[in-house]
Amino acid sequence: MTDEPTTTGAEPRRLLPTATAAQTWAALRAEFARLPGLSAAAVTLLVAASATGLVAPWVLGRLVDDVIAGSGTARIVAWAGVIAGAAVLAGLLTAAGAAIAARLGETVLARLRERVLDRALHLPSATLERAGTGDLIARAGDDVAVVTNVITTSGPAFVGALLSTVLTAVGLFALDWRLGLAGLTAAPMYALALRWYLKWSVPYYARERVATGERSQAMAGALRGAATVRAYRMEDAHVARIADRSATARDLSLEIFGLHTRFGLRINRSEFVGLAAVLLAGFLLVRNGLSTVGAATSAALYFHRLFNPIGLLLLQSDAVLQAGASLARLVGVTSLPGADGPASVPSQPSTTKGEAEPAALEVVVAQHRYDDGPVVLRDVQLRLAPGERVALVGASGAGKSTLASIAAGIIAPADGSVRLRGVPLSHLGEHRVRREIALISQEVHVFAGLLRDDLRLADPDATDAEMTAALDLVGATSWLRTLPDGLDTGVGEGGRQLTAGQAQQLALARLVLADPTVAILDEATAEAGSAGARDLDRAAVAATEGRTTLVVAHRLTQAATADRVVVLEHGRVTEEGTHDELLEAGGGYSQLWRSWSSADLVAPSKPLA
Ligand SMILES: Nc1ncnc2c1ncn2[C@@H]1O[C@H](COP(=O)(O)OP(=O)(O)OP(=O)(O)O)[C@@H](O)[C@H]1O
Repeated sequence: MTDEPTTTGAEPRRLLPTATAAQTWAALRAEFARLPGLSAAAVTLLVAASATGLVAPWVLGRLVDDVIAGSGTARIVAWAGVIAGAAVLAGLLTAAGAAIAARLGETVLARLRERVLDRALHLPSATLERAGTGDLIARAGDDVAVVTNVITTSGPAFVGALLSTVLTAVGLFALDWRLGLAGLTAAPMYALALRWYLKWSVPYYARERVATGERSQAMAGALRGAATVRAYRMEDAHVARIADRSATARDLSLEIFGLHTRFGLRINRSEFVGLAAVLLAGFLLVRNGLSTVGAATSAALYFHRLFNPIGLLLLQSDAVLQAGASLARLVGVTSLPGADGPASVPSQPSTTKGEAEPAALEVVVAQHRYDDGPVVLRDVQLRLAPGERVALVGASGAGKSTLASIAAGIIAPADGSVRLRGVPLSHLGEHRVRREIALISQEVHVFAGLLRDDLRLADPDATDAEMTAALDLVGATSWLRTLPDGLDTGVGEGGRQLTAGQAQQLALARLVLADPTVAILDEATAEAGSAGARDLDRAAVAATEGRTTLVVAHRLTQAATADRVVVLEHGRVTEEGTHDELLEAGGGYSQLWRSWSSADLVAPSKPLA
């Protein structure tokens, strides 16, 4: 092996935890303990199958001794009958054991998968926001696939091989400890062979995965853009690129094949040394009258019997190690705390000393930055009175969305706090916060399924009348009427595609059904046409009527209709007051308004910078 394996580079920072080996084992044990009958049956059958496999070599040894002692044919036939019976029994037990072990593995895996998904979907939004969804999707997808593959394909065989190896080694020592020790001389060679294999196989497999991924990507890219490829006569270049990627993947597969061959050679060498040692020890023991030819024969057969299980264990070791690593990442997710915080939720709003009425929502951010990035918010204090409508205005990148996410409890400020009627959000627990504060962010998602189900995400008990009323309130009745099956129409992927404006209305209708006390709107409806934008503004006002509302103003008309306007510049509050007060003050906001409203005569829904 001359070429050095490429390292895969620094791993991206993982914010979701990975369980330790001890935690992973504990989680696995707990899962198996929940299925005591199935676990006991699998272990019993697999142990019995391996033990029955020991009968034939032992009987063959006895048979050799009997032949030497000149026993009659009847005895030999009887031994042959025992061997045949043991072989049939071992076959039956192995088949039954493997079937039950597979069922056990599948059940444990299914439960683990459910727990990972359950935990992932209930993760506190702050954790999810910090970790990003990529890692979670990789765990719920790739890691589950790796573990599934091992559990369903090589898992039962691996466990069977492990048991066979242990029991055969015990049998070898039970036969004669000196013969057992002779067999052990192969152990260091096996260990060295394994170390050599793992050193090369892990980086090789990683490179192979990258290479096959690139090959698929090159092919998919060329096929997806087939029309463009043809239009620009780039067929040859694309075929050449695919051929190049294929050649890389093929060469790596061949090198891995060569790696296996060389590993096989090393295993064969270990087997040779071990078997030779057992035979030599047997010869010496028999010559000195310390053992019988039969016992030495059985020992040699036992050792020979180890070839297959040890080979299997060694060849599968990398897959099992990878599955172990994936399992640790899955168990890491399941050990995360749930979405609910401390149970003690103060029933009465607490008032800060000296204040007549507690703010419905109070956001104090001394400073906020994303990880090690620059400071994006500094010295921001935002108090929203009950039912008040506040608009956040500022240029792109000023920190409006960040402040909105902090106010909604989606991300925690690096240094600061958010209080709902005087109670810190951290004391309320995720469920309560989600019930009280709703955020409509810039990415409005229409879930694939019936319109009814999409609405019921906000309130599972909503009646048809309530859903229709909510859609009516946000001005969606006109398109609701055009749907062939009304609330039972399929929407989203695979169903009726909603326009950006309709998706926004759906999100607002969900907000009405969820009925939170605080609404935070960061919807960018600028892509809607001017009439559509005005409709959405009206819909947003109707949906948030009576609620304490923070609106990230993507158009200044949203600010003009708010009770108060807060202007953010480079993460700081530079102006604050009613629309009229700020116009009178003649600051940045009034300039912005003047230039915007004069341009607005031409394009009334022009988005803010
Ligand atoms: N998840 C994130 N990770 C790192 N930096 C971020 C993240 N989200 C926003 N930022 C940065 O924080 C700063 C403020 O962004 P933010 O989205 O809050 O501004 P904004 O005023 O809402 O802008 P826009 O109107 O364009 O959405 C920007 O410099 C942005 O690059």
